[in-house]
Amino acid sequence: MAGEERCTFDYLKMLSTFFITVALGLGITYLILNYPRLKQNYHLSRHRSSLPPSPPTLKTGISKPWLWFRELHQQYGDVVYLQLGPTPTILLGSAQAAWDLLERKGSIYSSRPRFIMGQELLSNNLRGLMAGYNDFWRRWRKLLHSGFMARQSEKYRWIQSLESKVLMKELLDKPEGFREWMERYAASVVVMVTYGRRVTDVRKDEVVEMNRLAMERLTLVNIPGKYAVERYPALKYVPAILAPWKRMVLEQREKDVQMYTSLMNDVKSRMAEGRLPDCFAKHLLDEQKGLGMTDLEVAYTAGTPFGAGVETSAGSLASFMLACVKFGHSFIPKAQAELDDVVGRDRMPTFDDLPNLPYINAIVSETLRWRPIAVLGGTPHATTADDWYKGMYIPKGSTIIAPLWSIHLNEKDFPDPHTFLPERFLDKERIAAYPGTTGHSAFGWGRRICPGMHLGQASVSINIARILWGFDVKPANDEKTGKEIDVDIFAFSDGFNSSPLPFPCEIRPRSSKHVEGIEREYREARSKLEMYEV
Ligand code: HEM
Repeated sequence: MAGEERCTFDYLKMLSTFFITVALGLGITYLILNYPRLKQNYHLSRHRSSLPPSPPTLKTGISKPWLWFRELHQQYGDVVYLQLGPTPTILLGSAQAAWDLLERKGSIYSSRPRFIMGQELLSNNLRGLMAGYNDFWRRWRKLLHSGFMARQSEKYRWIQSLESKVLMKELLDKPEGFREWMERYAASVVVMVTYGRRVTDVRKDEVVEMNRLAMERLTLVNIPGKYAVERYPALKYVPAILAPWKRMVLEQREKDVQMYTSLMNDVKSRMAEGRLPDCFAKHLLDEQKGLGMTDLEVAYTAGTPFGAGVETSAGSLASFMLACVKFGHSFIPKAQAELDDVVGRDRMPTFDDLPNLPYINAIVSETLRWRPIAVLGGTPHATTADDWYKGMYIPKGSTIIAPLWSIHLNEKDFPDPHTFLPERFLDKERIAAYPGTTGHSAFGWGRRICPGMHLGQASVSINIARILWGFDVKPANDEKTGKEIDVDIFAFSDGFNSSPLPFPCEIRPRSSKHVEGIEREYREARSKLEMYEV
């Protein structure tokens, strides 16, 4: 009997030890998983009442968050607080607030939120665009700066000019394909500038396809809220063998590594054969030693312009076409009068003409303002220290989003914001009152400002000037009714960048003289470009 009691006692003891161990294990796991959130909550609790205004309910998983953000700004003001997941998020809805914080206080507003899936696991921290404010980012940024800032990007104008002549011919021959031609133009400029080879067919080009797949891999894993590891960063250390999501992302990483390395190997062999023109990849190889960068860091850096520069440039040109269809009657005649006066009808405008074309430049600025492609203001910033703004507390570690949809459609700065009105950019007083020098914020702010802004601006400007010089762009006519087809100026894509959905449009050469000019300049351009068709 005594033996039986002893057995039961031992059994109960074992059971309770088991339950205590399990409870302790669960408690510790809970603490490890929730440590960042608990720490953040503790940190916030001291100043909770001073946080910026916040809506009572949150919308998650919506496809175009910028529409909701603008409503929030209209209701709560320029600075709005959202508790999205574990991280405090601050929305900045006016040019002044974005300038005051992202530009003036750049030393503490220039980091990035953690992207555990996209940056840490998929990219092994090699994508500068998602890198925090650290030494790797500084080296990467230095390379982009020296590769693309003002003077250096002027060296690429010959490429932009020749490719733009090809675009003009494509618009002449098959105007209904205008969207594809604009994508081809933007891709070819970026691939030429980066790897020294051109793109003749954007649907079939190998480099374009490889980069497109890399972008797809990134978008696939960079979905806010999809992976638990973003909420519980400690899960990052779970061995891949136990975590299918981690195995998947590491397999994808291998594909990226192979792709970026093979593109760089191709550059190196063309360099050895003396067939490589001056390009960003060459510049990277020249600077690599001095900056102490590895081969893989250089290969990933070379991939940057494609990811950041193609969709933004092509999308801006598509927005311009949409503006022409909807509002062209109010600005195209003035633009063409200026072009006829300054350039004449015998030749296309060149980069040298641009400083003498104030109305065209105003159209370019209004295009970038009216429908900003980087609709959320690019990749979010993050703060690296606590801050106060107009009596509001901005916690360290906040994600900062400055949605251009709110900023560029803010009625205080841009009355009647959905109307395309180039005249806004001829109003010197308005431009002087707007923070910065350009009168808009399309390229962002401070230390993270778009390093490709000169290249991007030049692409948009030269093509707008030439399209308006050579073509009349109008609403298309309905074949059955003969009536003009109206376009929806709000029909834009979802996603990180937002560009116009397909729309009909009529593109007709202005005269036979213009046709002759387009044909002639195209022939000259083709003969100069042929050697870059690898
Ligand atoms: C019309 C064309 C373009 C527009 C509208 C545009 C817009 C922007 C915006 C709004 C940002 C975010 C800035 C911020 O965080 O404050 C950005 C960042 C960036 N852009 Fe552009 N961009 C364009 C073309 C280009 C081109 C051609 C390149 C290629 C060199 C490029 C490379 C980048 C990079 C690398 C960043 C991230 C910078 C960083 O994280 O430090 N962009 N761009």
